[in-house]
Amino acid sequence: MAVNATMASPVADAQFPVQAPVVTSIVASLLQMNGWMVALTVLLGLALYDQCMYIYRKGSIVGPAFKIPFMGPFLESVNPKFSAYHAKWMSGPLSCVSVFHKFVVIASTRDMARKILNSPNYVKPCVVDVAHKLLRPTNWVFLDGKEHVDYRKGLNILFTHQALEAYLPGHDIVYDKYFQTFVDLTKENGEKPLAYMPMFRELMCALSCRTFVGTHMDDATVKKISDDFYLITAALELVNFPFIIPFTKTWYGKKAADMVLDEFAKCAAKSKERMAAGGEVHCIMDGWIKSMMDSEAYRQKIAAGIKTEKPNMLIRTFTNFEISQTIFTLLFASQDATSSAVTWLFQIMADRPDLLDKVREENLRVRNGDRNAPLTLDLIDNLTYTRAVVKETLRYRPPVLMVPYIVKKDFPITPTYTVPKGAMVIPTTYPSLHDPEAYPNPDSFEPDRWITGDAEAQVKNWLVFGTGPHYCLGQLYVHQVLASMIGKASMHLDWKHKVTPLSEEIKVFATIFPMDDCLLTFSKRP
Ligand code: HEM
Repeated sequence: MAVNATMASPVADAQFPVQAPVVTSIVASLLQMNGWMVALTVLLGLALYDQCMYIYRKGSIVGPAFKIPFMGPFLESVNPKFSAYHAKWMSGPLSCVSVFHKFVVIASTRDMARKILNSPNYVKPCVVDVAHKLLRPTNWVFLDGKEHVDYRKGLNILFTHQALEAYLPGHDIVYDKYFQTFVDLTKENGEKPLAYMPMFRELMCALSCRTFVGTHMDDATVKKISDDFYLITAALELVNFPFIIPFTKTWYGKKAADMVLDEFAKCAAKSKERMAAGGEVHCIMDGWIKSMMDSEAYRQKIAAGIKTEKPNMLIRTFTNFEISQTIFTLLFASQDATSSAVTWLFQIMADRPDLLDKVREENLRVRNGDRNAPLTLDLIDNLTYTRAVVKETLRYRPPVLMVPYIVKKDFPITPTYTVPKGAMVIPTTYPSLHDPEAYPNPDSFEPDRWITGDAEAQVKNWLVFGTGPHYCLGQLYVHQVLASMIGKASMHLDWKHKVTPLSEEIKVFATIFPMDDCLLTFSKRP
């Protein structure tokens, strides 16, 4: 009655029977409202619904008591701060936020992270929201279950230890070119330090393009992709505005992605021609297309009743655009993460000349005193100390802090909490890689922990490359590239780091970089 008394109008009372007084009064009030009042009421209703849903989904886990209506902490996610992430991880094993339409659960302990990554029945990768738009929804990385496993088998053979050897001569050429550029840049800048993070990004893009598409792409296109890739990275916020608005970061990112897809499709056409003519495999695209052609030849022979040896892997034939999409995922997955790792690696080596001396000594020894010896698989395999430096860099500054997944069906992650279907769930890597029980003095850079310590035995904590069915396809390649690059640099270059108060601070730009973008000078070693 009290509600009636305040809400109902005399007109309404006259028009509706007394048996439904509440409904009567609401409808009556709406009838009396003008357009603005109706809009405001609907908005308030939606805000209330949004707030109630947040509180309901949050349940027993840590998170703000209320969310900022609708957008939640969207502005924070546009400019993410490592310290804010860190505080969130420390707030509890499971914590949450809600941004726009998305409810996000962050899992910060090793065991929670592993549980998510190993629960393909409940979750599948979603990369970040905008990835569907950039990579296209039909992209293989969004496949799930058996379909994903089958697709991935066809790619695994391109990343075996042996397969990777074919790409090494191309790497030598890229290193030579960029090391010379680094020295020239320092000279042109009057021997004053320059921010090398952008240069390392360009180097890694060039290296990836050579590995993935070899000489099917010219240098100018590689440079264009490397420049424009920045726009793709800038679009990769954890949660985006639900649609692409012209002239925003996501819009520029999508345009850049379309350009890259177009270029890779042209490479696929060239690679198909070369492989059909019996050419040698020089890059991952060649290897994959050869595998398609071998599979097709086998099928045709079998259909014709001719006995023949079955290839290692039988795959279907993909269109140029499908090939382009897949090669783009490789670049997408590698570009930011490898650029991050290389930036920290060069910075740390400059800051720790004692460790760089050991890397130099080992590289010269393994090359039998000839610093110009070409890169081989054997040579890289024998770089025990250099490889420990690489592992420690990846542990100390893991490029990928978080791996977003989407919940396919209600996921009872603990006995007391179920992550609701449709939520984003994010396992983190940093806390387990800085867990003092697994890695004593976790904030100290100690490569020896991989040689004389027991870091190698802490397999459960080693989440740098994820785990489970979607673990990183490129991890072997990453170790090979980082060890060979720093080893070769140690043979031919001297470099100095201008340490600033921001050098050890972490900037989050899809992956992580030193906040001052790594100020270096390079010179040739005599
Ligand atoms: C330092 C460099 C890198 C780091 C730290 C890194 C890390 C990761 C992580 C954390 C994941 C998610 C794994 C999971 O969901 O369990 C991943 C997936 C992936 N990575 Fe990497 N990655 C690096 C470089 C590369 C490179 C160079 C390539 C390709 C050549 C690559 C290709 C992929 C692919 C294709 C996936 C998705 C695999 C799938 O869904 O089956 N990554 N990576």
